[in-house]
Amino acid sequence: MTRSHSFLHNLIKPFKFGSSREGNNEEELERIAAQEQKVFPYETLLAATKNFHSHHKLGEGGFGPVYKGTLDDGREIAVKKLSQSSNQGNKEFMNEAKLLARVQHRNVVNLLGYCVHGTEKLLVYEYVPHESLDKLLFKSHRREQLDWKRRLDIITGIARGLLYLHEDSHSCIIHRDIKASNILLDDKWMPKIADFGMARLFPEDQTHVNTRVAGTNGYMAPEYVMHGHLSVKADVYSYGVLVLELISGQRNSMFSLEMDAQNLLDWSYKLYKKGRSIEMVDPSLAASAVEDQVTMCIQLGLLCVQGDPQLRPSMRRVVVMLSKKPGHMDEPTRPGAPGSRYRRSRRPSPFSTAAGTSGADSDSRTSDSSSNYTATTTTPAPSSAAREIDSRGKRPMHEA
Ligand SMILES: Nc1ncnc2c1ncn2[C@@H]1O[C@H](COP(=O)(O)OP(=O)(O)OP(=O)(O)O)[C@@H](O)[C@H]1O
Repeated sequence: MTRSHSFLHNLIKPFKFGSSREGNNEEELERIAAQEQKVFPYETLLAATKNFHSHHKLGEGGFGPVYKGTLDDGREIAVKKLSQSSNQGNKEFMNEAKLLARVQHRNVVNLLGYCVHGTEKLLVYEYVPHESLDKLLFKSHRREQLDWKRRLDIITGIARGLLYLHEDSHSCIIHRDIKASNILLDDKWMPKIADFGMARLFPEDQTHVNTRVAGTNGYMAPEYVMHGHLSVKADVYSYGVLVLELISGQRNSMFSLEMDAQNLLDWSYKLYKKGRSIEMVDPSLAASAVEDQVTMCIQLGLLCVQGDPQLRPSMRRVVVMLSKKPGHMDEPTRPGAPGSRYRRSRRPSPFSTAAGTSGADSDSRTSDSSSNYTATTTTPAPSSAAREIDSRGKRPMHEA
């Protein structure tokens, strides 16, 4: 018996119910012990961040400040101190954090664990050494570091991470805030989706789950902004915006109006319809861009931002499209933008095939299955949440 095994054995002894159940108990304790490793003592985090010293502060997001730390064993961590606004009790928070700590994917920032200290709640993430995507993509002097190959790898990596969150993790996780600043790049430029599961840690009143809006201006799907209708297709929309930003090097939310279009999506769509998509490509990609890959990605981005959520592909379908050589793809319909009118197309979803790679079926997983999106949408008065946007461009998570 190894030392750790005998230690475990001693722990088990007092709980023995009988020799036949010993195996099960041992397994159970091992499971509990493994889970408990997800709990970080507050003192460990204080030591790792030098008492949350300002020199260790990486930044501050909508959920609170983030600090860099180093554990005794040399591992680097990022500690997010959650602001007090969560109405979740400690026990519920710990349960959710434990669940989220089981989410493991190479394109998702790993949550290593959590800590509850009095009224403070903290999340401990793996530290991702490069910066967030927005700091490279939207800075003219740094954008060149992102050549086409890197951008395509980022487009593909985010798609895989989202597919995992939507379909392959223990439960469907809708991110709700996919945007360039929530994509971290590691030292090999691999993209990692940050801030997943915040909706679970900041739960909403279950009876109103369908009427609350959170997210960032410029990335939010119209049906979510206008009606608070949330499904995986809201993430697909945000992903599409991000793809078009990666190709053009322009922020959707700060789009130059000189372009004879209302926003980046509108501009991309107009150029696409004229067969001049290539004109939207970031000039700094001139030397590295592979034309048929770029045009395929523009079409893919436009498919993802379509006004009708049912027409948007699922992330599984996106991953399949990215893994194939550019070939036939469906024609995107007009992009949706908050406040825009759209009519649900009468034609069947282009991705609902007999093979089951669906657009309108399995991938329409929604946080509220009772409320299916209904036929025609005209422009309603924007909800109060839609009108209320804070200085960070974020919408509050309260009732619309
Ligand atoms: N795991 C991590 N590794 C390295 N840096 C991180 C990590 N998590 C967050 N950061 C950095 O900490 C800062 C704050 O991040 P945070 O996710 O809280 O907010 P944000 O994305 O800037 O804003 P928002 O809350 O609106 O999404 C950012 O600069 C981000 O790059």
